[in-house]
Amino acid sequence: MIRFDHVSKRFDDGTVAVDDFDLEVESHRLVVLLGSSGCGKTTLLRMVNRMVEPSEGRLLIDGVDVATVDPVKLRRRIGYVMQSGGLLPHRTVIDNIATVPRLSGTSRAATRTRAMDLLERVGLDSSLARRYPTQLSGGQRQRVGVARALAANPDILLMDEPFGAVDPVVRADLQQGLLQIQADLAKTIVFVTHDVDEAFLLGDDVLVLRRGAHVAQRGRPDDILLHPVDDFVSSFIGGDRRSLHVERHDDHPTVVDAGGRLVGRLADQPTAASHPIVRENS
Ligand SMILES: Nc1ncnc2c1ncn2[C@@H]1O[C@H](COP(=O)(O)OP(=O)(O)OP(=O)(O)O)[C@@H](O)[C@H]1O
Repeated sequence: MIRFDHVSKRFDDGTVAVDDFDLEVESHRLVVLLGSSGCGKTTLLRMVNRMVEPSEGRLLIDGVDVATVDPVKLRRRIGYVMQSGGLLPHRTVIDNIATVPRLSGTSRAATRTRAMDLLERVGLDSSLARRYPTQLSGGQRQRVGVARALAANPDILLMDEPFGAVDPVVRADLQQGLLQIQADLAKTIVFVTHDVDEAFLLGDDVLVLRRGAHVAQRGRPDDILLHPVDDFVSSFIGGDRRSLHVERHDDHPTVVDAGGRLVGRLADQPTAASHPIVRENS
């Protein structure tokens, strides 16, 4: 479990990126932080692996304050996927995936086998293993980024707009890939995006954030879509414009917009069932 215990972050220049943010992310859940640029999403994510230290409050993983854990060791057991992929350009795909397990002392042979398995899991052909990042498409690079984040078999995955830089078709494919990975591996995932459709597709627990990482609304996609708490949320999710409503498709309740486009499937995502989610107003 990840616990943000009333964390705030004021940078040296006085910018308050995060103001008293409080959240528990239960293990094996996928939580989405949704908000527009500059609202503090990345800062929140980076506090989990100590790339940013909170000015106030604490961050706990399974009850342990991360401030007491060596940052290098901490980062080796938390997967992190960035929008840019963050791959090392001078290393092959296979070596990029293998970097963290090798640093952690896993044998070369075992690391290689695992890296090849991960390539397959993220939907890449093994023939790409010897390529360099510049020899891949943007979508392939992001898949390698996901494989690399999974390589040390972390319990936690932090994903910062990981699919933001690819075209919509590739993006949809990557999103489905992540849902499959989550169905198979059940990691604890904190996923950051400013894309409403992406948030509602992936998250069974979505936080809509205002500037300062204030929680405007937290809930399941259907709850937020159909019952936005205020004008800010309504306008941010574009609910008015899109005339969202629920229809049944393939026997699942599904959110559909005015043009008949499927926005997201509701409620029966596996990890949501046993955890009712409360709505919070800021
Ligand atoms: N190192 C820093 N020094 C000063 N201000 C910073 C620093 N890093 C971030 N900020 C500021 O903190 C606020 C939140 O930034 P953050 O990157 O967390 O937002 P975000 O929601 O992730 O935005 P984006 O989607 O554009 O990445 C912004 O006003 C940003 O300019």
